[in-house]
Amino acid sequence: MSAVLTLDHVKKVIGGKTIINGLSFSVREGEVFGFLGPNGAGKTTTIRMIVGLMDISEGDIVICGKSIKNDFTGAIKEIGAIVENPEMYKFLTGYQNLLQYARMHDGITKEKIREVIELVGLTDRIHDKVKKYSLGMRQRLGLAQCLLHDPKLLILDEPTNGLDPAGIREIRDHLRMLTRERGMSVIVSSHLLSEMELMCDRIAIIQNGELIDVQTINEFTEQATAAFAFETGSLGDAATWLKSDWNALMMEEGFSVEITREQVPVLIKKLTAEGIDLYGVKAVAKTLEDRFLEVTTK
Ligand SMILES: Nc1ncnc2c1ncn2[C@@H]1O[C@H](COP(=O)(O)OP(=O)(O)OP(=O)(O)O)[C@@H](O)[C@H]1O
Repeated sequence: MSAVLTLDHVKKVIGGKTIINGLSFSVREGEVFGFLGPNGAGKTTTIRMIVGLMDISEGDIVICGKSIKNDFTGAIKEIGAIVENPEMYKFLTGYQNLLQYARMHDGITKEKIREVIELVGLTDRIHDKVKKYSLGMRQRLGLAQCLLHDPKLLILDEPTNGLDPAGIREIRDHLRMLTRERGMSVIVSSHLLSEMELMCDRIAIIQNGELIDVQTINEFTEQATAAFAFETGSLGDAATWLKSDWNALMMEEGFSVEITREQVPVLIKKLTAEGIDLYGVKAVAKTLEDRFLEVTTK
């Protein structure tokens, strides 16, 4: 799969302070790429550089083979972005908003407008005034606007911000459809880790302006140490060695430990040898959030 976007040792210095330091990664065709990091990590700054709202101090950003330094107009043409909440005229209808946008940009036909409306599922409500739209519908209208010029890469800063679960699902389904059926690539930034887990193919974690890790969602969660919950009868003295040797966390009906799968039978044998009743062992799935905290608090 070819790269739609490449950041090559990107550095941003503001007022003598290095905000982004040697950031390099690529986004492939047809993937949803998540951009994750604690507050102040540099996500917004990076996105602002990608969409051309801020210049780069060092390094380069290449979009569909075009360098943002050498061919700014060519590179930016390939991008559709919602960086802050999409600004819409609330007293106009959704359709009038899109028409207004189309008038300001060359080559957008009425047929294209119809196509994007259908794509984001707003056909039935497109002639309602935007002030009557739910937040989710406004986001979808924003998405429609971004899609009018057929971008190869869509950049959405916190796309599910303020949406209810149904709205989040709507946006997620639409992004999936755009990548799977249209081969578009999407970059999303979010604080909602569980949401990123459902939405993204790969995730980059940044902290203090540096890249910590880029991996697929599966790689991320698999790498997290597994945890197992043991449901037992009274532990008696065993609680002491479980805590000291296995770093076990005591719970109401047993304990939990962070061990590999191979260590599970070893521990079961030990418990049985000590005459402890064992009612069940359950693997506790690690979430992206666990992994994120593991990585960023190292
Ligand atoms: N114009 C600026 N002048 C000085 N410092 C800045 C400027 N813009 C950003 N910063 C600093 O750069 C760092 C990264 O900010 P940025 O907004 O990119 O982080 P973020 O990851 O998007 O954070 P959040 O999740 O809180 O939005 C922060 O420490 C911020 O204070």
